[in-house]
Amino acid sequence: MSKLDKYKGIIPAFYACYDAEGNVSPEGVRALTRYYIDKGVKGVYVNGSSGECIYQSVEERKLIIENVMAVAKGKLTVINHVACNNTKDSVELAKHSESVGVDAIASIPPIYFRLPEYSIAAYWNEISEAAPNTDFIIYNIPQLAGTALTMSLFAEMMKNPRVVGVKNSSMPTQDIQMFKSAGKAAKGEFVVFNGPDEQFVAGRAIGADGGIGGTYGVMPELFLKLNELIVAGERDTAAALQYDINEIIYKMCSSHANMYAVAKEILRINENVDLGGVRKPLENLQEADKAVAAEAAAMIKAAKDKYLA
Ligand SMILES: CC(=O)N[C@H](C=O)[C@@H](O)[C@H](O)[C@H](O)CO
Ligand SMILES: CC(=O)C(=O)O
Repeated sequence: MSKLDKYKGIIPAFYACYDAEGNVSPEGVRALTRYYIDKGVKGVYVNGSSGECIYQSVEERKLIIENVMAVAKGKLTVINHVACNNTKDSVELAKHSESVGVDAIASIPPIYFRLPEYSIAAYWNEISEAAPNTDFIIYNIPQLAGTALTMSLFAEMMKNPRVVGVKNSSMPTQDIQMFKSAGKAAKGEFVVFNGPDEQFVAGRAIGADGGIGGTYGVMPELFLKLNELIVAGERDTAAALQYDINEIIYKMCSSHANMYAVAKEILRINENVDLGGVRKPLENLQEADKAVAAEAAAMIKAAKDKYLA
């Protein structure tokens, strides 16, 4: 067994959990962690986009990962996204992550100012040095971060012994191949996570070891099944399931409300898990959006009946 096997599989991106007042809810965090353990996923990716990290304080993010770890330790692989857009706060979260025993930390590049690559590398390396015994995963999501992981920046990051993988959310699946090849050449073994949930089968086909995704949380069984079909070489069924999953995602994205608000409503309907709403400026559900969420929830149930029988 390789030391990177713990990253290979289905890793839902953890949703932000709020109470009725919109404060971070430790009870919600623990309930969501238990939900994922029960579903049998490989791990969780905490405090990322789906965790609404850019709208949260350093203290809130510490509270979240502490409560995840209290339940998940020894049961799930835990990756904590620690980027705060300034080195100081990110370093603080990296240190804290190591102190609570996460498997890996992850980071997007700094956003807003277009920084030179040497500044981005220095940012990531300083964060990583603050968690010297913890794996580091680069998060490439150029369409939101505004900066892409180029092959030259990637090559620079290969010098850091703690960098074990890339979560690739760019749209070209070819990027997965390039990071996989260059990562293997540099390190022997290297993990690449598929980002866009809508092209999970394509990402896996070209070399992703698994995926981290924002919609896995509302349908973990379907993504676990999808991964199984790929491993079993059942290409046609895998493609059919991917198409059905994508219809669910398009439905989730069709409401006036933010997709994560819809995701949380689906969890309330299908799983009796209550994580509150989303934090402003993200849009919460209006009455009409509840119908959209209910339709998506029903589509998930139907797909489970179809594929998991
Ligand atoms: C842009 C973005 O947020 N991408 C996420 C991470 O890669 C995905 O998991 C999406 O949430 C998902 O594919 C739905 O579009
Ligand atoms: C969606 C995702 O992967 C994230 O939370 O960053």
